Amino acid sequence: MFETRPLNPIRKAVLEQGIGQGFEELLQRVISNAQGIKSSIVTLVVDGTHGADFQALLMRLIPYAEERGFRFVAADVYGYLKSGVELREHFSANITDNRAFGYVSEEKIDAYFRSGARREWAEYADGLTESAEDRVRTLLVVFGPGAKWLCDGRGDISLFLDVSREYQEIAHKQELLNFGMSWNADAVEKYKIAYFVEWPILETYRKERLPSFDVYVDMNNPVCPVLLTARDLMAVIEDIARFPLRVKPFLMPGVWGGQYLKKVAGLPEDMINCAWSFEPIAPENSVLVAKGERVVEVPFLLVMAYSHLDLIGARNVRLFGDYFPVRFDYLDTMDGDNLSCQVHPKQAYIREQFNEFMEQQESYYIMEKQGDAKVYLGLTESCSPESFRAAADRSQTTGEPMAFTDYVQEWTSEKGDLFLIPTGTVHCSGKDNFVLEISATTWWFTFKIYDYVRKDLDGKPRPMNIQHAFDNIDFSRKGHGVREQLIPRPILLNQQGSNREYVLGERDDLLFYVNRIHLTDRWEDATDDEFVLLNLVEGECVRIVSLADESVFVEFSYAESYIIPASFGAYAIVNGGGQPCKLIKAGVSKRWEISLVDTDG
Ligand SMILES: O=P(O)(O)OC[C@H]1O[C@](O)(CO)[C@@H](O)[C@@H]1O
Repeated sequence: MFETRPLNPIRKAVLEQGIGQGFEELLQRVISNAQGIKSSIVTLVVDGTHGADFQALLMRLIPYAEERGFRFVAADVYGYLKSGVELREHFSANITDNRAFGYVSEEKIDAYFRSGARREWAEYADGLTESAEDRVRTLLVVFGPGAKWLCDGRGDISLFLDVSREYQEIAHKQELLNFGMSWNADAVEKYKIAYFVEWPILETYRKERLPSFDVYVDMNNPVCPVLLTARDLMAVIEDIARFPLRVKPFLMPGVWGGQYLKKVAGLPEDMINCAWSFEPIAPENSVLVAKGERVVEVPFLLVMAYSHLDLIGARNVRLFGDYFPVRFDYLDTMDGDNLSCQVHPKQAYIREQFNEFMEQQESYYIMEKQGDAKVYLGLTESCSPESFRAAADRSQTTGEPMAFTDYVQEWTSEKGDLFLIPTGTVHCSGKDNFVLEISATTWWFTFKIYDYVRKDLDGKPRPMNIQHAFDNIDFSRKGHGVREQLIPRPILLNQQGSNREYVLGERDDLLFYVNRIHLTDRWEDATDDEFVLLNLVEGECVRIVSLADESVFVEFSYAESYIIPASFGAYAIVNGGGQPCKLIKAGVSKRWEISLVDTDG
């Protein structure tokens, strides 16, 4: 069965304090720590990710602390931030006027705060100390994102309240504004500000500071927090990064979304459709880690931050640092609609224009299709830059449909086909495909050329970016060459008995390779210090077993994906179903030698 909440067990790590659960346990830990501190004022720092429910904790902490003899004083970081207007002004070069794209900020958390914020805070805290009454002990709580920075090392006890990006994005679609902002135009703008400003700054802050906190609190269920010490969290991360790992799929509806994945994953009938599942898009997913009944949700970014060497191996760390470079995601258009006709940017362009790390290379593997499904890839022989541009502009200004297949080639898709999409290649999946996208991890930079003059699910047109698109289209990807270069035929690579491994796609301009294993019984393989992504694209279930220790294994079903860490070593894939099955295997191509770390592209 396709698990929407797959659990990754802690296998070897011995936790000093274990995983706690519920407010009672959290409050108990905090207050008994506070009672052990021998000063008239105990400072509790409650830092965390924007969107975490700080109030849910405070409203329980206040009576709990007061009943135990503390006078409670709270101060929030919001009183020390720049105003919403000042923040918009400060980050204007990152936010830009473009509806979808900004420029990734490299600033630090202090950019959000007024100059002098730390001094003001210190004066306030000193004032409290001077006026503290001898007999009544005070619990001074400073809360909100950046609280630890604001206190500048003056806290006695520190908590970090975390939520996943998925949690934040759901909240963004409702009431939650961007951190520090006083208003937002709409969900597209919130995503843009999160992507280009909030996440780079706050997630870097989290990565740099997290090990120094006392307690990590998973607030993804705001009525039942899960807690562990930062030291135990580090031990958990170190553990799970050494064994096969499945992220929690991030499922999302979209204007072209289909109905197939809903059935496979057992999603609610009344979900309008499911367009995407991130499997992983590393920065977007989290990992569920289990110890007995207790489950903690950890952002995949944190696993990469502290255990990238185990996870992706030395060569990939040299090339990509702690950035997980390859993504799997589903695009489901079965009984849905075409994706926008689009193109993705090249490395120099994405760095220069958007300060983004990695160019957006893609590929589509057709896992299922129905009827006369199509993939659109490359340009027609007769397509010229001028005629294509004029047609796109005309449709955009008049709101009239455009005959886009006059310019873009149409291919009938078949189950098992792979379409390679280097940057600059015009493309999109048509309706009635279930696509496993195997791509570079960048995912936001889709320059739409034509979107069928339709409206998004919120009733607004989606952002079009015709100029960016035409700055990136490679007009040599046209005519007959497209089949030869971008729709390769499988090549046999290895054979073990009746089992085979084929290369489906590999090119010098793609950082990933895509292979397919045809499995009748058992296939032995080794990571050679390179991570591997696996997805069971046909068949019932498989088991991945460590050859060093056969008691270490995972089992997974049709359409599920697993990451095999570079440090996992030799392993076997064993067919657990009655019929032969097929797996997509992907990773970083041995041909890719361009380091994206500390270069200008
Ligand atoms: O812009 P559209 O039509 O939603 O297209 C889907 C896009 O979603 C992604 O798969 C991931 O966001 C892109 O790679 C893809 O191009």
